[in-house]
Amino acid sequence: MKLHFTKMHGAGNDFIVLDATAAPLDLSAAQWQALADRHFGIGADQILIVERSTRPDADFRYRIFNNDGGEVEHCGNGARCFVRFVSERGLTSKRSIRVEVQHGIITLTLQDNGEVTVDMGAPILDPAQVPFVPGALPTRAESEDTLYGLDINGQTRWISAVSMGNPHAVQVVDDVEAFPVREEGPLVEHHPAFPKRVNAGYMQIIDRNTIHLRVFERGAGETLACGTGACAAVVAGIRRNLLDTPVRVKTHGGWLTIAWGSATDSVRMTGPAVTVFEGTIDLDRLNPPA
Ligand SMILES: N[C@@H](CCC[C@H](N)C(=O)O)C(=O)O
Repeated sequence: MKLHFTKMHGAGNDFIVLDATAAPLDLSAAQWQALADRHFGIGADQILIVERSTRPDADFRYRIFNNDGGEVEHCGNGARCFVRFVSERGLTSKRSIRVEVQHGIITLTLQDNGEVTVDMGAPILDPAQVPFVPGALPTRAESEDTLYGLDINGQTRWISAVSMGNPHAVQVVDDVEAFPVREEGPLVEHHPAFPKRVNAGYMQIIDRNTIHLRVFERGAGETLACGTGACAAVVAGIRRNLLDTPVRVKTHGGWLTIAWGSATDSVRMTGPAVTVFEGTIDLDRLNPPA
């Protein structure tokens, strides 16, 4: 079976985008993984599937698979690429579209300068819904936020637990470039306090409107940028009274702008969405590693 694909990125977080608006596309976890493999397949952090929505209040539905083959709830950078994709392929002529994701509806707007703004919805701060189970670990109140102690190799890391539809554990660090994100990220991702695993974010506060951020993503490893991770970090920083909206977020792949008011307000994310190339791949020839 031959599959036409588009390769895109949002601030270096890269995607294979597949159009399933005409016919459903259901591959196995091993096939998603093989497509996303950087040596044996096309290579990507995530795969995005564009579908028609069955809801009357949504224009499209989209599904997201991490490069480990697992389906996830949300992807911020992917949402921006989604809009560019449906607009470039003529699937809609609207500048502002409503898209169904696993946890509800998000609104995406194509700006005149080519950037995309996503209304990501309100953050989820109730630990049970993140989901996060603090257990007997110590906690610390800081302004509106509760920081939870996480035991990582015998050391206590203080994290904010935020869901943007998908789970995030955010830490403030002094020097994000020097921090061992790739060594500690997997330990946070698989920490038993997070029953669905978690995306591990590390932010350095530059000033009240600027952070530098690295994210070790659940199911994908460290990526050049993580949109939901940027939203979660800014929410945590504002709640801790370390940041003021809007916040410019520098990632290894570029800049994102995040705006947020209060707990019931939607988080708004603006950033780039770029089409890199298109191609066709023969699924029967995919040769995943043993
Ligand atoms: N890169 C994404 C997040 C993709 C999903 C994430 N790895 C998860 O498992 O929740 C983004 O830009 O938000």
